[in-house]
Amino acid sequence: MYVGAVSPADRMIVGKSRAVEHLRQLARRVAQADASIMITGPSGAGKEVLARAIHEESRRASKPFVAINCGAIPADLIESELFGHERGSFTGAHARRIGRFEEANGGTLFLDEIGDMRFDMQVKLLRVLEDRLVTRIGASSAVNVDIRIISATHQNIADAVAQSRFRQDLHFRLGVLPIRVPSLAERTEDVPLLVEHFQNYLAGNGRAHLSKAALDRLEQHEWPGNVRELRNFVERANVLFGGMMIGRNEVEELLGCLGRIELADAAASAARGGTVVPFPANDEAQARVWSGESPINLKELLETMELERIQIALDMAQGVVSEAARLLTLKRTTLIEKMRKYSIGAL
Ligand SMILES: Nc1ncnc2c1ncn2[C@@H]1O[C@H](COP(=O)(O)OP(=O)(O)OP(=O)(O)O)[C@@H](O)[C@H]1O
Repeated sequence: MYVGAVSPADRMIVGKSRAVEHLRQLARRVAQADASIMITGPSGAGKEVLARAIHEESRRASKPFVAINCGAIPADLIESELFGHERGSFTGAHARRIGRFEEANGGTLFLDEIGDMRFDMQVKLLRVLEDRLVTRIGASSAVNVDIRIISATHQNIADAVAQSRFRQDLHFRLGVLPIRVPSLAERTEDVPLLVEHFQNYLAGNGRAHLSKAALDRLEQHEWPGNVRELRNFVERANVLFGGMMIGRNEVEELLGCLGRIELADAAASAARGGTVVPFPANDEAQARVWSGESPINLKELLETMELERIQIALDMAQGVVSEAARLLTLKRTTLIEKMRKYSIGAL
Protein backbone atom coordinates (compact mmCIF):
# COMPACT_ATOMS: atom_id res chain seq x y z
CA MET A 1 0.00 0.00 0.00
CA TYR A 2 2.91 2.36 0.74
CA VAL A 3 5.18 1.21 -2.08
CA GLY A 4 7.86 3.87 -2.56
CA ALA A 5 6.26 6.13 0.05
CA VAL A 6 6.79 6.61 3.77
CA SER A 7 4.31 4.60 5.83
CA PRO A 8 2.99 5.86 9.20
CA ALA A 9 5.25 3.39 11.04
CA ASP A 10 8.32 4.69 9.15
CA ARG A 11 7.38 8.25 9.99
CA MET A 12 6.43 7.73 13.63
CA ILE A 13 8.92 5.15 14.88
CA VAL A 14 12.39 6.69 14.61
CA GLY A 15 15.52 4.53 14.70
CA LYS A 16 17.79 2.45 12.50
CA SER A 17 18.57 -0.50 14.77
CA ARG A 18 17.45 -3.97 13.77
CA ALA A 19 15.12 -3.98 16.78
CA VAL A 20 13.34 -0.82 15.62
CA GLU A 21 13.23 -1.96 12.00
CA HIS A 22 11.58 -5.15 13.29
CA LEU A 23 9.04 -3.09 15.31
CA ARG A 24 8.10 -1.12 12.18
CA GLN A 25 7.58 -4.33 10.21
CA LEU A 26 5.56 -5.84 13.05
CA ALA A 27 3.43 -2.69 13.31
CA ARG A 28 2.52 -2.96 9.63
CA ARG A 29 1.79 -6.67 9.91
CA VAL A 30 -0.32 -6.70 13.08
CA ALA A 31 -2.25 -3.62 11.91
CA GLN A 32 -3.98 -5.82 9.33
CA ALA A 33 -5.65 -7.94 12.04
CA ASP A 34 -8.07 -7.08 14.84
CA ALA A 35 -6.61 -9.33 17.55
CA SER A 36 -5.65 -7.69 20.86
CA ILE A 37 -2.07 -6.57 21.28
CA MET A 38 -0.15 -6.31 24.53
CA ILE A 39 2.97 -4.14 24.38
CA THR A 40 5.54 -4.58 27.12
CA GLY A 41 8.77 -2.71 27.74
CA PRO A 42 10.32 -0.20 30.13
CA SER A 43 8.86 3.21 30.80
CA GLY A 44 9.59 5.81 28.13
CA ALA A 45 10.76 3.25 25.56
CA GLY A 46 8.02 4.07 23.03
CA LYS A 47 5.08 1.76 23.76
CA GLU A 48 2.49 4.43 23.07
CA VAL A 49 4.33 5.54 19.91
CA LEU A 50 4.12 1.95 18.67
CA ALA A 51 0.41 1.69 19.55
CA ARG A 52 -0.34 4.89 17.63
CA ALA A 53 1.67 3.70 14.65
CA ILE A 54 -0.30 0.42 14.58
CA HIS A 55 -3.55 2.38 14.66
CA GLU A 56 -2.37 4.65 11.83
CA GLU A 57 -1.39 1.62 9.75
CA SER A 58 -4.78 -0.07 10.25
CA ARG A 59 -8.14 0.24 8.55
CA ARG A 60 -9.21 2.11 11.70
CA ALA A 61 -6.87 5.06 11.02
CA SER A 62 -9.68 7.49 10.21
CA LYS A 63 -11.49 6.58 13.46
CA PRO A 64 -10.46 7.63 16.99
CA PHE A 65 -7.39 6.46 18.87
CA VAL A 66 -8.45 6.76 22.51
CA ALA A 67 -5.72 6.45 25.14
CA ILE A 68 -6.47 5.84 28.78
CA ASN A 69 -3.97 5.48 31.60
CA CYS A 70 -5.44 2.81 33.87
CA GLY A 71 -2.99 3.69 36.65
CA ALA A 72 -3.83 7.41 36.69
CA ILE A 73 -7.63 7.23 37.07
CA PRO A 74 -8.97 7.02 40.64
CA ALA A 75 -10.35 3.55 41.33
CA ASP A 76 -13.92 4.78 41.91
CA LEU A 77 -14.03 6.61 38.58
CA ILE A 78 -12.58 4.03 36.25
CA GLU A 79 -15.84 2.19 35.60
CA SER A 80 -17.67 5.37 34.63
CA GLU A 81 -14.65 6.49 32.59
CA LEU A 82 -14.61 3.26 30.57
CA PHE A 83 -18.31 2.42 30.39
CA GLY A 84 -19.98 5.83 30.74
CA HIS A 85 -23.17 6.39 32.72
CA GLU A 86 -26.78 7.44 32.37
CA ARG A 87 -28.02 10.65 33.95
CA GLY A 88 -28.84 10.20 37.64
CA SER A 89 -27.30 6.72 37.83
CA PHE A 90 -25.26 7.77 40.88
CA THR A 91 -24.71 10.90 43.01
CA GLY A 92 -22.96 13.43 40.83
CA ALA A 93 -24.06 11.88 37.52
CA HIS A 94 -25.82 15.07 36.37
CA ALA A 95 -25.73 14.22 32.70
CA ARG A 96 -25.37 11.18 30.52
CA ARG A 97 -21.72 10.46 29.75
CA ILE A 98 -20.30 8.39 26.94
CA GLY A 99 -17.50 6.13 28.14
CA ARG A 100 -14.13 5.53 26.48
CA PHE A 101 -15.24 2.21 24.93
CA GLU A 102 -18.01 3.95 23.02
CA GLU A 103 -15.80 6.94 22.23
CA ALA A 104 -13.31 4.61 20.56
CA ASN A 105 -16.01 2.89 18.49
CA GLY A 106 -14.64 1.99 15.07
CA GLY A 107 -11.11 2.83 16.24
CA THR A 108 -8.51 1.71 18.77
CA LEU A 109 -8.63 1.82 22.58
CA PHE A 110 -5.16 2.06 24.12
CA LEU A 111 -5.11 0.85 27.72
CA ASP A 112 -1.84 2.09 29.19
CA GLU A 113 -0.50 0.71 32.50
CA ILE A 114 -2.94 -2.21 32.25
CA GLY A 115 -1.08 -3.92 35.12
CA ASP A 116 -2.53 -1.29 37.46
CA MET A 117 -6.17 -2.08 36.59
CA ARG A 118 -8.30 -2.97 39.59
CA PHE A 119 -9.16 -6.68 39.87
CA ASP A 120 -12.95 -6.16 39.72
CA MET A 121 -12.55 -4.00 36.60
CA GLN A 122 -10.53 -6.75 34.98
CA VAL A 123 -13.62 -9.00 35.03
CA LYS A 124 -15.73 -6.30 33.38
CA LEU A 125 -13.08 -5.66 30.74
CA LEU A 126 -12.88 -9.36 29.96
CA ARG A 127 -16.64 -9.43 29.40
CA VAL A 128 -16.43 -6.53 26.93
CA LEU A 129 -13.63 -8.25 25.06
CA GLU A 130 -15.70 -11.40 24.76
CA ASP A 131 -19.11 -9.94 23.91
CA ARG A 132 -18.14 -6.56 22.36
CA LEU A 133 -21.06 -5.13 24.33
CA VAL A 134 -20.90 -2.16 26.67
CA THR A 135 -23.54 -1.23 29.23
CA ARG A 136 -23.37 2.30 30.63
CA ILE A 137 -23.76 2.51 34.43
CA GLY A 138 -27.49 2.79 35.11
CA ALA A 139 -28.51 1.72 31.58
CA SER A 140 -30.91 -1.13 30.92
CA SER A 141 -29.50 -2.16 27.56
CA ALA A 142 -26.05 -2.68 26.06
CA VAL A 143 -24.44 -1.00 23.06
CA ASN A 144 -22.41 -2.85 20.48
CA VAL A 145 -18.82 -1.63 20.09
CA ASP A 146 -16.29 -2.34 17.37
CA ILE A 147 -12.91 -1.61 18.91
CA ARG A 148 -9.37 -2.88 18.72
CA ILE A 149 -7.68 -3.10 22.09
CA ILE A 150 -4.00 -2.39 22.49
CA SER A 151 -2.73 -2.55 26.07
CA ALA A 152 0.68 -1.68 27.46
CA THR A 153 2.60 -2.24 30.65
CA HIS A 154 6.10 -1.86 32.04
CA GLN A 155 5.33 -4.57 34.60
CA ASN A 156 5.91 -8.29 34.24
CA ILE A 157 2.30 -9.44 33.85
CA ALA A 158 3.22 -13.11 34.22
CA ASP A 159 4.49 -12.25 37.72
CA ALA A 160 1.28 -10.32 38.45
CA VAL A 161 -0.73 -13.38 37.36
CA ALA A 162 1.41 -15.63 39.59
CA GLN A 163 0.73 -13.27 42.51
CA SER A 164 -3.03 -13.25 41.72
CA ARG A 165 -2.99 -9.51 41.02
CA PHE A 166 -3.91 -10.01 37.36
CA ARG A 167 -6.42 -12.43 35.88
CA GLN A 168 -4.87 -15.11 33.75
CA ASP A 169 -7.86 -15.30 31.39
CA LEU A 170 -7.63 -11.54 30.77
CA HIS A 171 -3.88 -11.83 30.20
CA PHE A 172 -4.51 -14.40 27.46
CA ARG A 173 -7.26 -12.29 25.94
CA LEU A 174 -5.24 -9.09 25.86
CA GLY A 175 -1.98 -10.66 24.81
CA VAL A 176 -3.00 -12.54 21.67
CA LEU A 177 -0.20 -10.59 19.96
CA PRO A 178 2.50 -9.77 22.52
CA ILE A 179 5.16 -7.25 21.45
CA ARG A 180 8.17 -6.17 23.48
CA VAL A 181 9.74 -2.74 22.95
CA PRO A 182 13.42 -2.92 23.91
CA SER A 183 15.06 -0.38 26.20
CA LEU A 184 17.15 2.37 24.58
CA ALA A 185 20.28 0.87 26.18
CA GLU A 186 19.70 -2.22 24.02
CA ARG A 187 19.74 -0.14 20.81
CA THR A 188 22.06 2.81 21.34
CA GLU A 189 22.71 3.00 17.60
CA ASP A 190 19.31 4.76 17.46
CA VAL A 191 20.58 7.66 19.61
CA PRO A 192 21.93 9.94 16.80
CA LEU A 193 18.74 9.63 14.73
CA LEU A 194 16.54 10.24 17.77
CA VAL A 195 18.62 13.31 18.68
CA GLU A 196 18.16 14.64 15.15
CA HIS A 197 14.43 13.85 15.27
CA PHE A 198 13.91 15.75 18.53
CA GLN A 199 16.13 18.59 17.31
CA ASN A 200 13.85 19.07 14.29
CA TYR A 201 10.78 18.69 16.40
CA LEU A 202 11.80 20.83 19.34
CA ALA A 203 14.04 23.44 17.71
CA GLY A 204 12.81 26.76 19.02
CA ASN A 205 15.17 29.69 19.34
CA GLY A 206 18.24 27.71 18.51
CA ARG A 207 19.47 24.19 18.68
CA ALA A 208 22.52 22.83 20.45
CA HIS A 209 24.80 21.06 17.98
CA LEU A 210 26.48 17.88 19.17
CA SER A 211 30.04 17.04 18.23
CA LYS A 212 31.05 13.45 17.48
CA ALA A 213 32.53 13.17 20.99
CA ALA A 214 29.20 14.35 22.44
CA LEU A 215 27.25 11.75 20.45
CA ASP A 216 29.72 9.04 21.48
CA ARG A 217 29.16 9.96 25.12
CA LEU A 218 25.37 9.78 24.64
CA GLU A 219 25.68 6.31 23.14
CA GLN A 220 27.49 5.16 26.28
CA HIS A 221 24.77 6.43 28.61
CA GLU A 222 22.51 3.86 30.31
CA TRP A 223 19.27 5.80 29.60
CA PRO A 224 17.20 4.62 32.60
CA GLY A 225 14.36 6.85 31.35
CA ASN A 226 14.77 5.58 27.78
CA VAL A 227 13.64 7.72 24.81
CA ARG A 228 11.70 10.10 27.08
CA GLU A 229 14.96 10.90 28.91
CA LEU A 230 16.73 11.48 25.58
CA ARG A 231 14.00 13.86 24.49
CA ASN A 232 14.38 15.78 27.76
CA PHE A 233 18.13 15.86 27.24
CA VAL A 234 17.73 17.48 23.80
CA GLU A 235 15.27 20.02 25.18
CA ARG A 236 17.68 20.86 28.03
CA ALA A 237 20.66 21.15 25.68
CA ASN A 238 18.72 23.54 23.42
CA VAL A 239 17.68 25.75 26.31
CA LEU A 240 21.16 25.97 27.80
CA PHE A 241 23.39 25.71 24.72
CA GLY A 242 21.14 26.85 21.83
CA GLY A 243 23.22 28.06 18.89
CA MET A 244 26.42 26.42 20.14
CA MET A 245 28.30 23.24 19.49
CA ILE A 246 28.81 21.14 22.59
CA GLY A 247 31.25 18.39 23.41
CA ARG A 248 31.64 15.53 25.84
CA ASN A 249 32.07 17.75 28.93
CA GLU A 250 28.80 19.56 28.39
CA VAL A 251 26.97 16.29 27.74
CA GLU A 252 28.35 14.97 30.99
CA GLU A 253 27.02 18.01 32.82
CA LEU A 254 23.66 17.95 31.04
CA LEU A 255 23.15 14.30 31.96
CA GLY A 256 23.87 15.08 35.57
CA CYS A 257 22.75 17.79 37.87
CA LEU A 258 22.19 21.20 36.29
CA GLY A 259 23.44 22.97 39.41
CA ARG A 260 27.00 22.20 38.40
CA ILE A 261 26.69 23.50 34.87
CA GLU A 262 28.81 26.39 33.66
CA LEU A 263 26.57 28.19 31.26
CA ALA A 264 27.88 28.37 27.76
CA ASP A 265 30.10 31.11 26.64
CA ALA A 266 32.60 30.11 23.99
CA ALA A 267 35.53 32.06 25.46
CA ALA A 268 34.94 30.85 29.01
CA SER A 269 34.54 27.29 27.79
CA ALA A 270 37.77 27.38 25.79
CA ALA A 271 39.59 28.82 28.81
CA ARG A 272 38.64 25.83 30.95
CA GLY A 273 39.44 23.38 28.18
CA GLY A 274 35.78 22.94 27.28
CA THR A 275 34.27 22.32 23.90
CA VAL A 276 31.54 24.91 23.47
CA VAL A 277 31.83 27.06 20.38
CA PRO A 278 29.31 29.45 18.86
CA PHE A 279 27.35 27.71 16.11
CA PRO A 280 26.71 28.92 13.52
CA ALA A 281 27.86 32.54 13.41
CA ASN A 282 25.41 35.26 12.58
CA ASP A 283 23.87 34.04 9.30
CA GLU A 284 21.84 37.09 8.68
CA ALA A 285 24.78 39.50 8.85
CA GLN A 286 26.75 37.32 6.46
CA ALA A 287 23.97 37.02 3.95
CA ARG A 288 23.45 40.76 3.79
CA VAL A 289 25.01 42.27 0.70
CA TRP A 290 27.40 45.09 1.56
CA SER A 291 26.28 48.37 0.00
CA GLY A 292 29.60 50.11 0.65
CA GLU A 293 27.89 52.85 2.63
CA SER A 294 29.70 52.15 5.86
CA PRO A 295 33.01 50.41 6.54
CA ILE A 296 33.16 46.72 7.40
CA ASN A 297 35.88 44.71 9.12
CA LEU A 298 36.70 42.38 6.24
CA LYS A 299 39.23 40.31 8.22
CA GLU A 300 36.72 39.66 11.02
CA LEU A 301 33.97 38.84 8.56
CA LEU A 302 36.13 36.36 6.68
CA GLU A 303 37.23 34.74 9.93
CA THR A 304 33.63 34.43 11.10
CA MET A 305 32.67 32.82 7.80
CA GLU A 306 35.66 30.51 7.98
CA LEU A 307 34.84 29.45 11.55
CA GLU A 308 31.22 28.83 10.65
CA ARG A 309 32.09 26.65 7.62
CA ILE A 310 34.58 24.65 9.69
CA GLN A 311 31.94 24.04 12.35
CA ILE A 312 29.35 22.96 9.80
CA ALA A 313 31.84 20.59 8.16
CA LEU A 314 32.86 19.12 11.52
CA ASP A 315 29.23 18.68 12.44
CA MET A 316 28.44 17.00 9.11
CA ALA A 317 31.50 14.79 9.53
CA GLN A 318 30.47 14.02 13.12
CA GLY A 319 33.83 15.35 14.33
CA VAL A 320 36.01 13.22 12.04
CA VAL A 321 38.68 15.74 11.07
CA SER A 322 39.85 14.03 7.86
CA GLU A 323 36.25 13.88 6.60
CA ALA A 324 35.64 17.55 7.52
CA ALA A 325 38.87 18.47 5.68
CA ARG A 326 37.60 16.62 2.60
CA LEU A 327 34.31 18.57 2.75
CA LEU A 328 36.28 21.83 2.92
CA THR A 329 38.82 20.77 0.28
CA LEU A 330 41.60 21.43 2.79
CA LYS A 331 44.57 19.36 3.85
CA ARG A 332 43.95 17.66 7.19
CA THR A 333 46.92 19.46 8.74
CA THR A 334 45.65 22.84 7.49
CA LEU A 335 42.27 22.18 9.06
CA ILE A 336 43.89 21.19 12.35
CA GLU A 337 45.84 24.49 12.33
CA LYS A 338 42.65 26.43 11.77
CA MET A 339 40.83 24.50 14.49
CA ARG A 340 43.63 25.44 16.87
CA LYS A 341 43.32 29.09 15.85
CA TYR A 342 39.58 29.04 16.67
CA SER A 343 39.96 26.90 19.82
CA ILE A 344 37.95 23.99 18.48
CA GLY A 345 40.73 21.50 19.02
CA ALA A 346 38.91 19.54 21.74
CA LEU A 347 36.03 18.31 19.54
N1 LIG B 1 11.06 5.28 18.32
C1 LIG B 1 10.63 6.53 18.66
N2 LIG B 1 10.60 7.49 17.73
C2 LIG B 1 10.22 8.74 18.04
N3 LIG B 1 9.84 9.14 19.25
C3 LIG B 1 9.84 8.23 20.23
C4 LIG B 1 10.22 6.87 19.98
N4 LIG B 1 10.10 6.19 21.13
C5 LIG B 1 9.67 7.05 22.06
N5 LIG B 1 9.51 8.29 21.54
C6 LIG B 1 9.12 9.50 22.28
O1 LIG B 1 9.56 9.32 23.63
C7 LIG B 1 8.57 9.72 24.57
C8 LIG B 1 8.09 8.51 25.39
O2 LIG B 1 7.46 7.57 24.52
P1 LIG B 1 6.11 6.77 24.92
O3 LIG B 1 5.17 7.65 25.69
O4 LIG B 1 5.61 6.08 23.72
O5 LIG B 1 6.77 5.72 25.93
P2 LIG B 1 6.03 4.59 26.80
O6 LIG B 1 6.86 3.36 26.71
O7 LIG B 1 4.59 4.49 26.40
O8 LIG B 1 6.17 5.22 28.26
P3 LIG B 1 5.29 4.91 29.61
O9 LIG B 1 5.51 3.47 29.95
O10 LIG B 1 5.92 5.81 30.64
O11 LIG B 1 3.87 5.25 29.30
C9 LIG B 1 7.47 10.37 23.74
O12 LIG B 1 7.76 11.76 23.65
C10 LIG B 1 7.61 9.73 22.38
O13 LIG B 1 7.15 10.58 21.37
